[in-house]
Amino acid sequence: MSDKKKTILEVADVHLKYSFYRSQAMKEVILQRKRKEKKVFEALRGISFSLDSGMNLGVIGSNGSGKSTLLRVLANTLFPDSGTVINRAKSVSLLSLGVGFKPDLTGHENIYLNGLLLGLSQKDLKERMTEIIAFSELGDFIGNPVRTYSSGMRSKLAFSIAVNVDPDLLLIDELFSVGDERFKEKSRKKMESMILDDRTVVMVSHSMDMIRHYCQKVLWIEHGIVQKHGDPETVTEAYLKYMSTNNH
Ligand SMILES: Nc1ncnc2c1ncn2[C@@H]1O[C@H](COP(=O)(O)OP(=O)(O)OP(=O)(O)O)[C@@H](O)[C@H]1O
Repeated sequence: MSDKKKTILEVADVHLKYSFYRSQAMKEVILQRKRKEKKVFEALRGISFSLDSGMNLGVIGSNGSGKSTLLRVLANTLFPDSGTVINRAKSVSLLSLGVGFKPDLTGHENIYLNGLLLGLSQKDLKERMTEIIAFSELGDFIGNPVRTYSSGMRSKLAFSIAVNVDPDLLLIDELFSVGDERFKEKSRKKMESMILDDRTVVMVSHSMDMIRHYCQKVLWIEHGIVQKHGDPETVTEAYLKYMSTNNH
């Protein structure tokens, strides 16, 4: 029980800026002129919160408010410019479309690579490989390069890896079901059982029903700034009220 009360995530004053050129063409023009005109966009502007082990945190906010960026920071695939993230989870997995596959490697090789990146030992990977392949339903395609997969096949593979590594911190970026109807139902059930067990979950969603149903805490961010953090009813109500007005 005492383990359940442990604070698994401590995020303090996190700032993150993206810097980019307006377009490839613009980049070339700028380089030709030898002028550096990079654009900078501050996506996270002082995010702070903490989360106890075993809790489900919902992250809400309008399009472009910084939710996916925050998840990627928690997953350690993006690094803040300032602030600190203390993550005490032993294994973290980010469930999101477009997670990194190496297109020239086979499905099998990509499972191996992603498994290692997600912190699985070679022994764990060996044990889970059969399960991951079976769950993905890719059959013999698992031996083909990922670049030859359809987008549905890629999603199935990504989903199967993310759920079968059994992470103690699961990050979900608005992805509750993938693939065809049958796989959708299977992945929805698997997802639900993972959310409802005692693992820690951070989920981004635009569905307030989903957030209220699964989360004990909600973080609302807008323009990269925390607007409210607290119980689902209060925070979702404030967010819906904000969204129903036009002054933002
Ligand atoms: N690679 C990038 N380069 C430059 N700007 C980026 C990049 N990725 C995201 N942004 C900007 O950062 C802001 C936050 O993006 P993010 O994807 O985190 O938003 P979000 O809240 O997840 O949005 P949505 O609900 O639409 O998925 C947006 O304004 C977006 O344009």
